[in-house]
Amino acid sequence: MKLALAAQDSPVLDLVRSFSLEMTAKDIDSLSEAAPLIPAGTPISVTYLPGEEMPARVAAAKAVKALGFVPVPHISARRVLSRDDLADFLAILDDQVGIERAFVIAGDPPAPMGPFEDALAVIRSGMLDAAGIRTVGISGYPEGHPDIDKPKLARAMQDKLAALAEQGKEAEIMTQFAFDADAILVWLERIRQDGVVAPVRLGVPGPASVKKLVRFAARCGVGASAKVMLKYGTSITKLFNTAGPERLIEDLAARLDPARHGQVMLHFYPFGALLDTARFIDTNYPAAGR
Ligand SMILES: NC(=O)C1=CN([C@@H]2O[C@H](COP(=O)(O)OP(=O)(O)OC[C@H]3O[C@@H](n4cnc5c(N)ncnc54)[C@H](O)[C@@H]3O)[C@@H](O)[C@H]2O)C=CC1
Ligand SMILES: Nc1nc(=O)c2c([nH]1)NC[C@@H]1CN(c3ccc(C(=O)N[C@@H](CCC(=O)O)C(=O)O)cc3)CN21
Repeated sequence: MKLALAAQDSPVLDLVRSFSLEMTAKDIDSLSEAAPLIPAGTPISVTYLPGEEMPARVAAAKAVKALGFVPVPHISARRVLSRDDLADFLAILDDQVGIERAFVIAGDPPAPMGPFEDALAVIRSGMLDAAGIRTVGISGYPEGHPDIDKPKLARAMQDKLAALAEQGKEAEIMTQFAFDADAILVWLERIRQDGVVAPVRLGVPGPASVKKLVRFAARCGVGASAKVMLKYGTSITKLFNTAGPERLIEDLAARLDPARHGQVMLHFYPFGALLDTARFIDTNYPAAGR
C-alpha cells in the first residue's frame, strides 16, 4: 500500500489524485499483485458481468476490502431477477464485506430480466439502505448513449439525484469511458448548467492495445473514430500498438476549470489488465497518491 503524499500543485496530479478503478471477479489475483502500487482507500468498483455469479462478485468485493481499498459493487438493475435476488446480494455484502458504496446501472439487457426497469427503480426500492450504503454512484455519458436520447439521459440523471437526495445519500457520477476531451468538457459544462453539483468521476481507459480499445468501444457504444483516436494519441490502423490515456489526461487537466466543470476525478477502466493500469498510474503520476 502506498503512503499518502503531500499535495502538489500540478493540474495533472490534482486531476489524477483520488482516482478510482474498476475490476471484475477475474481480477482478484491481479489486484493482490497491484495492491502495493495503489493508494490505500482507493475506491474499486466490481463490475456486474453477466457471466459472473454472486459468490464471485462477493469474493471480489471482499478482496478489495481486505487489501485496504473501498469496494464499490455494481448493481445492474435489469439483470436482477427478483427483489429477493437483490436483497440476498446486499445482505451478503453487508454481512461478509461491509460496504458503504455501490454503483447502480440499468445494464445492457434490452428489457429487464426481473422487477427493476432501471437504476431509478433500484434506488427507489429503498433496499440500498438496509445494506448500509451511503454513497451511490450513477452513470454519466459524455458522448451520449447509442440507445437512450439526451433528454432521457438528462431526465434520468435528475430523477436519480433527486431520489438519492431525498434518502439523504451522497451521489457520485461515474461516467462511461470516453476518448475525446472536447466531448467530455462540453458534457461537464452542460450538466453543471443543469444544476448538477455531484462529483464526477470521468471514465478513462487504462493502457491497452488499440485492438482491445476499439473492441470495448464497439461493445459499450463509445465513439472511437479514426479522428478521435488520433486526438487520443494513436492510430486505429495500429491495432497491436498500446495506447494509454496520458494525452487525454493532460488535455483535461489543462482545460478543466472548477468554476465551470465542478469537482472532477478520474475512474480508470483496465479492461482485464488491472496490474498494467496500476503500474501505468504509479509510473506516470507517482505523486498522485491520496
Ligand atoms: N457506464 C457504465 O459503466 C455501464 C453502462 N452500461 C449501460 O447502461 C445503460 C443504461 O444504464 P443507466 O445509465 O443506469 O440508465 P438508467 O437506469 O438511468 O435509465 C435511463 C433511461 O434509459 C432507459 N434504459 C435503461 N437501460 C436501457 C437499455 N439498455 N436500452 C434502452 N433503454 C434503456 C431506462 O428505461 C430509462 O428510461 C445500459 O444500456 C448500458 O449500455 C452498462 C454497464 C456499465
Ligand atoms: N454499455 C456498457 N456495457 C458494459 O458492460 C460496460 C460499459 N458499457 N462500460 C464499461 C464497463 C466495463 N466493462 C467490462 C467488461 C468486461 C471486462 C473484462 O475484463 N472482460 C474480459 C477480459 C478482457 C478482454 O476481453 O480482453 C473477461 O474475461 O470477461 C472488463 C470491463 C463492461 N462495461
